[in-house]
Amino acid sequence: MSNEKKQWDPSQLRKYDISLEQIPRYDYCDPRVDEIMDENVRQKPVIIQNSNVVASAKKWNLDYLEKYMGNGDYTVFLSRNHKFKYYDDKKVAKINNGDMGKNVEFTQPTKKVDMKLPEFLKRLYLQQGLNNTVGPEIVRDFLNFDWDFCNGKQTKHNWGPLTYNLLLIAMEGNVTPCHYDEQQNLFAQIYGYKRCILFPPSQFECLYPYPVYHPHDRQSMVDFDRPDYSKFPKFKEAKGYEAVIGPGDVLYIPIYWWHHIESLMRGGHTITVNFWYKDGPNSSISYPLKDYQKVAIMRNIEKMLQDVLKDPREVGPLLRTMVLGRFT
Ligand SMILES: O=C(O)C(=O)C[C@H](CCCc1ccccc1)C(=O)O
Ligand SMILES: [Zn+2]
Repeated sequence: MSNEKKQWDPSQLRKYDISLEQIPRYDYCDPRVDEIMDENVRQKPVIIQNSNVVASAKKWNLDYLEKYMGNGDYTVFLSRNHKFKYYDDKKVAKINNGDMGKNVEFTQPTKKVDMKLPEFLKRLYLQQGLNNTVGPEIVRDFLNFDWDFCNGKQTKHNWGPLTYNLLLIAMEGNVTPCHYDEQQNLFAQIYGYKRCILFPPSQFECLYPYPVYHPHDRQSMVDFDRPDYSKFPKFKEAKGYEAVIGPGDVLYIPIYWWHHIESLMRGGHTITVNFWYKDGPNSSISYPLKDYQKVAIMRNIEKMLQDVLKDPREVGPLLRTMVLGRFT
């Protein structure tokens, strides 16, 4: 790292009050990559270096994409600030047609619009599934990704099917706030630098996810820029992992791991393609259960209670009645 020209400067990272340690980096052919990814052993994040996963996209930059992305419409998110908090449209609809009672409302933090790429110059974040709306050159580059490598990981770690490749084009400084996904993720950085902060599923109680019925399901309620320690006292105990990834790096984000992603300030646009895989069939339940399986169990309990109680304000009190003083 010493002789390489530093591609970024710590002043480009946002300042958070969180204890963080570095995510390890290994060459793609280093056996430690699979040891770390192995779900029976550790299933921890790791940065896979010098693979050819997206080598065919090395030439991608905004001009190239603008030239070859065709003039299709792309899904772009607009935000009033640097944060792009994801929300589930279907859950917004349920609230708006009163499924959660009439006292629950939701204001969308970002606006989702379809627009042509050339309009994409303001405070925007393009997040588009790679499909046939893109031009033939982009399709060719996509087909030339190193699929053997990805399929190899899918097989070796018995993941389920590939569900999605999201093309992410972010403006400098954009932040995707901390959330988890229910998919395995090979996060391939193509252009520019992104800082990633990850937490294991065991830190559920430090990160205070929204209720499952909420449009921000799976997102942390803690605002990392201004944490409210009176509402979220355990956030002080959160211990994370971080890394800055650049072109050619592939970050493995294990299923259910929390992640906060930011495009470096004053670093220009960033381009990423992710590879989301469903989790594999649980060959057999083995004890003790993994932390992420406990998160899945909590999600199912919340869903059942929500379905049967209807009013989300009754879920908390019923759980408190059931637990407080009884399961000490
Ligand atoms: O690849 C991942 O999982 C990320 O979180 C990458 C993230 C954008 C993802 C937006 C999003 C979040 C939740 C649901 C659907 C879409 C970024 O790179 O800014
Ligand atoms: Zn995610």
